[in-house]
Amino acid sequence: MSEYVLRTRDISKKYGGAYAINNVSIEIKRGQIYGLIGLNGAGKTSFMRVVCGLVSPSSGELELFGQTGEKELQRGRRRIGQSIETPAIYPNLTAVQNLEIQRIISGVPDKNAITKTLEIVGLADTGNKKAKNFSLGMRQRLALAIALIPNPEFLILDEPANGLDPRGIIETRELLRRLARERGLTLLVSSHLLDELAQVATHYGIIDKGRLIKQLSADELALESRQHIRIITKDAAKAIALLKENFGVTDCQAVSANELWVREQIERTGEMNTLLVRHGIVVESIAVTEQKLEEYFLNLTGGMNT
Ligand SMILES: Nc1ncnc2c1ncn2[C@@H]1O[C@H](COP(=O)(O)OP(=O)(O)OP(=O)(O)O)[C@@H](O)[C@H]1O
Repeated sequence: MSEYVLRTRDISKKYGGAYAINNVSIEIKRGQIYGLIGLNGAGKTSFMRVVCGLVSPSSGELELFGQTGEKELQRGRRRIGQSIETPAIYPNLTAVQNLEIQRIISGVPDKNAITKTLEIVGLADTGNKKAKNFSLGMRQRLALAIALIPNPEFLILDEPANGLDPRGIIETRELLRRLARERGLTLLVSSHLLDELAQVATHYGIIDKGRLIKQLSADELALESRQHIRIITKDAAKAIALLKENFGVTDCQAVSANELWVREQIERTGEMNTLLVRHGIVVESIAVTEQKLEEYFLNLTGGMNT
């Protein structure tokens, strides 16, 4: 059994002349919760649609559960649950009735699957309430329950927290964690907010204008966004040279012409200030700060969310 649930190599999808995704290579191992992060229009949905076989890629290779080839991919896709396409929720039916339809469509013999699934998504007590009277959060959870009925091994969720209030977002996070823990599911979850997936994702892929610009684990992300000294000065390049020479720092980087970050020796801020000033460098500000995840993401993608 392959340890990889999904592997893509240089997958591209073009619409007309424009790339929706451009040479994306992603690897997701069994049991991971993989957060695919990108601004609106970055290509997240297009990537997920290709993986689920809802559209064909323009080029590149796809492997599911260690298998390639059309027939094998089709078989692999039966092991995937997804919420990319708006699922058919029948508004005049209850949660149980909606799931019963899905159970029959998916050919699941076990009738208990319905109660078990409603329990896991927290909709077990909705009784005779019809889906049309559900809140947005409840509808999202019903959509998730529909995706879970065939008992998939790999769950692909497109912006599952979209439109939810903060409580709904936290509940979704807990639910995803539970699915990974209790059902051993592998998850691919997209969001345009890194903060939203923080604490739940074990791995991240950051996508920008169709390209995967960074892939890293939660531990690596924590390391990259850890505490650092942020120095604002008109001469970042000269300041870096001085700090390297006098303090022996190596993890020191100009994030713009006027700003640099030092990720070591954060207790020596005062000494660094003295050194720079002594060499005629105007230090407008020097402080220890922690980079917010959202800020880290925007720095990478170089843009504000729209
Ligand atoms: N069917 C299509 N025809 C033409 N262009 C498309 C189609 N689907 C997506 N695109 C384009 O591909 C690019 C990526 O879109 P995609 O929906 O994959 O991004 P996204 O990251 O999921 O964003 P959002 O969160 O806004 O859905 C966009 O420029 C979009 O306009």
